[in-house]
Amino acid sequence: MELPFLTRRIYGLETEFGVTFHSQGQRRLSADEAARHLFKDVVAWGRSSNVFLGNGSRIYLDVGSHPEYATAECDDLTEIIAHDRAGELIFRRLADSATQRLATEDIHGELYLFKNNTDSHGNSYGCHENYLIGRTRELAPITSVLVPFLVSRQLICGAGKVMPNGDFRVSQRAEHMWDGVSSATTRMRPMINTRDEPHADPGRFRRLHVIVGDSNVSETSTWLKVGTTELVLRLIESGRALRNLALENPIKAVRDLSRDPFGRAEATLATGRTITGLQLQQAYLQGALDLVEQHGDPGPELAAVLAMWQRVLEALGAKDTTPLEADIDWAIKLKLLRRYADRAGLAWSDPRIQQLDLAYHDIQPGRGLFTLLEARGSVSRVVDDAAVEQAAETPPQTTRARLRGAFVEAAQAAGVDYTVDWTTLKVNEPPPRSWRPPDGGLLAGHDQDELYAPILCKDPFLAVDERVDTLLDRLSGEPSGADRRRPRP
Ligand SMILES: Nc1ncnc2c1ncn2[C@@H]1O[C@H](COP(=O)(O)OP(=O)(O)OP(=O)(O)O)[C@@H](O)[C@H]1O
Ligand SMILES: [Mg+2]
Repeated sequence: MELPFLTRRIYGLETEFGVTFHSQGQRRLSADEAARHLFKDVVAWGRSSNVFLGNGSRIYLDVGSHPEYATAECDDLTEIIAHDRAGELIFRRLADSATQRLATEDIHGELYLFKNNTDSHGNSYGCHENYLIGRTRELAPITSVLVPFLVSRQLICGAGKVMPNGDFRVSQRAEHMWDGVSSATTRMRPMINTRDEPHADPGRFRRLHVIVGDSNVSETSTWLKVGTTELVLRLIESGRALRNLALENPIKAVRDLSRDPFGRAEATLATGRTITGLQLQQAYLQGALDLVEQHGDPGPELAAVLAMWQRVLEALGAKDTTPLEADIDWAIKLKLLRRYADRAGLAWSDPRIQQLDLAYHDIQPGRGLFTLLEARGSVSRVVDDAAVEQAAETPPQTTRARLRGAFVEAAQAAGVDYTVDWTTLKVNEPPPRSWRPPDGGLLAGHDQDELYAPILCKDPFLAVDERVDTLLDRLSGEPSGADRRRPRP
């Protein structure tokens, strides 16, 4: 029986980082300057501060903004975690290199990278999630079911935040959301951005762009964030009749629900009735459980997501954070800060608590508080260091990213000028002389332009493509014998 939902989906995570350069507690460079130093190796390698790497990802710095890492297209939950963390590893290496280079210029200090969502000036930056969905589906029915889920999802994967007055919030992003669903990212800050940019065949696919989520440092929190959203997307795609949970005011609701970690805060439904954050989550969990009961085993990974989702909601219902303290960012952080505040006798409004809150998100091993917990084995993991290191070098092997990664490596090795984006691979130069016959003439029968025609990869699931193989052969300077004798039509 054909299942009504996608059983294989493309995921991509984009993470913006906060950056500072400090020396003995003093800011030595502006954030802008620090970011530019961070990107010097990138610019030297790719001649731009917006490049695609050999692991299929995109790393970039827009003027005046936060450095961003966008993972390659993954089609597996564990893999997206490895690639998300590979972004941290790549930025850490860049930070080490920048710090050393600056020291040779007599600028001594440490470059800090924070995987969080707010800075001390009240700015917010994002973690954007991308999910591939079919084009045949209308967007409005999808977003109307998704929004109440996303509004309450913070309870199971928020990054947590201590406000200057000492109040605790479950989510960092909640108070920076200004719209439910819209096509304008920056101005309106919607929870779901509907800009139609599928980075794929627009006749077949859409890319759902979710921008309400916090950046997570806990692998398990990211896993739960993407995994539960996958389950809800399947629920929507299955066409099951769902209870109407549309909210009267999603923006008010996302802020209100952020105030109580146990999900007791209430939101008003469009019908006028009220519902708690926990009840909202329970309704979606129940929908996912029913879906699995009807359609059978969703595979070991989604079954594990479902089990953890259930376990987390049970803990919230019991008002007990203990079972969450190795898995869920806000609960891990809360425990850490509580212990520190109690030991040092600090009020929650003490600026030192804010500093510790920030230090939780510092991605430098041995310095960032989360990294210390991780090194001690006090928090759960989804992947190991070896998988993260591999993801920093190697693209996912089952998506289009494999082609992009191989192309970038080959074009770099060949030293040719090239252009690449999510869908296109293109060499911008005429073929080097080495590819011409010894007499210096043109390859018999070859159209020179065709040798380097842009290759459009419109299907993100396609990891093997003969056109790319041919291009890679040419770039390696070793055209096959068949190629020399028998030019392509
Ligand atoms: N067809 C697709 N479906 C789902 N995700 C995709 C698809 N194609 C690419 N992605 C993912 O979408 C993300 C795109 O990142 P990028 O930062 O370029 O996003 P953008 O929203 O287009 O641009 P910007 O951040 O500049 O506004 C990547 O993580 C990538 O893996
Ligand atoms: Mg982006």
